[in-house]
Amino acid sequence: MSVPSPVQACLLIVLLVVAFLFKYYLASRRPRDFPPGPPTVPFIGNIAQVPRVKAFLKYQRMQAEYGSIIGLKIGSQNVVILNSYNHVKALFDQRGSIYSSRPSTYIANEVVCPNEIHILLMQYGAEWRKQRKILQSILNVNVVDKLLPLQEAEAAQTMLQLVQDPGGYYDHIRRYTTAVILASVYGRRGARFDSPNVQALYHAQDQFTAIIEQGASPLPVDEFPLLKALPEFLAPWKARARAVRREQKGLYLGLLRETRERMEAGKGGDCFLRTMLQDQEKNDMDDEHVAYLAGNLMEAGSDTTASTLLSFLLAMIKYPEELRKAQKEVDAVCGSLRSPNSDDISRLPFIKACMDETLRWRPVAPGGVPHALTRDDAYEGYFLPKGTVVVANTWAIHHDEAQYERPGDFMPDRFLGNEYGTRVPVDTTVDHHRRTSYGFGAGRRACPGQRLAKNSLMLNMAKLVWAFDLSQVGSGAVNDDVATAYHDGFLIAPRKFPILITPRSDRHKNVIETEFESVRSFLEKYEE
Ligand code: HEM
Repeated sequence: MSVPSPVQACLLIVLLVVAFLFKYYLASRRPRDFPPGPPTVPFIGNIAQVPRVKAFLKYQRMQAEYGSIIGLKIGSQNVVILNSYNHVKALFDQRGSIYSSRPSTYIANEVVCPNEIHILLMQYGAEWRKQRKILQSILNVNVVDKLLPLQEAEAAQTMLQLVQDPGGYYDHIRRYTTAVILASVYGRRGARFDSPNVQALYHAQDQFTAIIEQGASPLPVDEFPLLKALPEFLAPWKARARAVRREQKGLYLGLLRETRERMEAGKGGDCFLRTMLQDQEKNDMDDEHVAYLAGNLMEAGSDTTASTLLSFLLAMIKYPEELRKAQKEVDAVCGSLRSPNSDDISRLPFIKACMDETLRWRPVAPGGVPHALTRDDAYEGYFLPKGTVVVANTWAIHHDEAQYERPGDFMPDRFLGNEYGTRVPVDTTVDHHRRTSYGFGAGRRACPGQRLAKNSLMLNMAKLVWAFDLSQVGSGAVNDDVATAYHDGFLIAPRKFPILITPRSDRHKNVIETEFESVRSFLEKYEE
């Protein structure tokens, strides 16, 4: 075979590039019968129309023009946005066998979390099923409700910290949720916000979310796989991603080693990781998979719960009349000689309504967590090709005027006597699979930690309104606008806001101090 001349070689390269660009150009066009959406631009599709932050707000607005199911092209990627609960129910809940995968990206699934180690990012398949089964056995109601004494004790500490240092409320709430999850997963708590474990987890988590978020790599590596081969000096994001991988792996394996050593020394009590280690052989999992599954619970359960509690505080100062109603209810149940505890949860319907309303009003993952379709599908006359990324826009679903009266307002009463909080009561004999909240996702990937989260939310919301008067600083309007008062990112939390947190009386203050003293030795068991 003769060697090609330089001219022939150049021609070949040009032909290859043209063929590649032509293929990519075709792929960036809308597929036939795809749900409606804005016109695409060659090669980039709708990328220019998708904001880098809080895209859920734009998708909600697009509904006026394109309807409640919108089709977008992000480069060559097909993306479908669901703006109504009906579509989420029909696709995620009723066709769960094909709508339960996740999009796979080079950075998230190959560099930061390779070998199917991260349950949130994992494709739908055998490894995911195995890990979900394990989670089902450790996060079911019976196991999780045994953690109520721990949640109550940690909440007692949080209330005391709020008495002693109300200005540090943001960190006290974040410490609470991390301490509960640390103790449940590893049997070790974080007594203070600056405890090394709490700080290490928050640091790793912040780096991780920053790197996997859309746009962490300035280059479209998923669309142009050749870019993966770029040397590191031309692609510094690669080194950043690898550093996140090292940090996360080191932290999770270190926590696994510590737990194993305590088990071998006959120390420490029950915790999720202990159960996982005892079943490690039966479940056929290596150390890294076990360590990540435990670490993933930390990631998923900490910021989410804290953000919901912080939104609740914001609602309480923005809507003082709802605070008064909540205080009236807890006072009627507990009086002023003790604060609400886990036995009271079922007797506090208004606090439950406040919890459901907070989850509706300010969902933590307002843009949802993307699902991926594993087979071609047809729905309402549209064609959805295999591999389409399907996103339930929780924000739009929870702020749908047709479903909720004055959806922008915090109105817990909507959930009293109407489990779904809707304008018209839901007939569950017709409307199967209706969910009170889409804030925990839907279908087979729906959050497995809901019970644990709700127990923390109920206990803390009840204790907060029982113990404190909560009010705004000054007399201006409280900013609760999700566009400006909340951080950006795929999980949102309110930015730190000014708030006055004052014990309702000296008696309330004394009860808080006494209740903390009574749980101190219980908490110390998690510090051994
Ligand atoms: C208020 C608190 C919480 C909120 C709002 C929340 C929300 C969510 C959402 C939206 C998803 C994705 C669902 C989907 O893809 O459709 C999810 C998944 C997940 N959550 Fe939660 N979550 C919370 C607390 C927790 C807790 C306490 C834990 C564990 C201890 C937990 C563990 C997980 C796990 C492991 C997944 C991944 C499931 C999978 O991909 O199969 N979450 N959560």
